[in-house]
Amino acid sequence: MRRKIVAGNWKMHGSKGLVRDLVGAISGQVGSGSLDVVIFPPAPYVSYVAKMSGGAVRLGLQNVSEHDAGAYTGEVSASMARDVGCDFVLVGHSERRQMFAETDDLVARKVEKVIASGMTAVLCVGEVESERESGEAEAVVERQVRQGLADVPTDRWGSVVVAYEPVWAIGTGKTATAEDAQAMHAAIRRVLSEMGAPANSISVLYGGSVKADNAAALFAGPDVDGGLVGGASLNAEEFLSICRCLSAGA
Ligand SMILES: O=C(CO)COP(=O)(O)O
Repeated sequence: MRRKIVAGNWKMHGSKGLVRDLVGAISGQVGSGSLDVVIFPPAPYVSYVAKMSGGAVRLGLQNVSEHDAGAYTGEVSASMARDVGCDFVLVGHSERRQMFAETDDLVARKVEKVIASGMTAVLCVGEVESERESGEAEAVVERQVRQGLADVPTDRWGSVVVAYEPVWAIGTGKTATAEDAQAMHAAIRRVLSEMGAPANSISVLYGGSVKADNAAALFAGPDVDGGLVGGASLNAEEFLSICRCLSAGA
């Protein structure tokens, strides 16, 4: 059975006040059953989210360094993330690929560090609009999956989650159709299987303008195991509604 996951990527938003209000509001409502709820707050708030949630949600970082330790001012290592209670790390989010010039090669090195530190790497993949329009979407995503996960040890596939986030759908209010999302998720699973991974046990999440009113349709695909939610994860009611769409369909 694949884990069902709803993850909230807060990006560079939040405050202690938001943690108190939002995590306080959702913690009593989640944390049981087969659904994993994961919060990716900005790094300084991880411990506070842990404290306020009382263990009801799982924690992740939005990024880590490809280095173990040393003179890398401003960076945070995978072992530090683990040390403060993270179980997950986003790797290769399109905002990091686009604004911080992260290549597939760098992404692969980060995936390796995350897994070696005992956490799950959530590899983010997705095409830009021109790539979808020119019919290259699947080839782009296939390359990102193959290169990003190239160095996963054969016995560590259980520490991998893939998030398909079409770049043109992020923060735009546009989403892939449920059919297109399902088709891409099935393609990702085929690639994972060709790579020798136990593809049927790897969760593949959809991200890109997931909201309470479209989540049920997007999550209906048999290869869609949950969502990676940006903007809507900053509102407790909206985020809880999205979580309910998945637990209702589980
Ligand atoms: O980038 C995302 C999650 O990682 C998606 O963001 P939005 O849900 O705001 O479109």
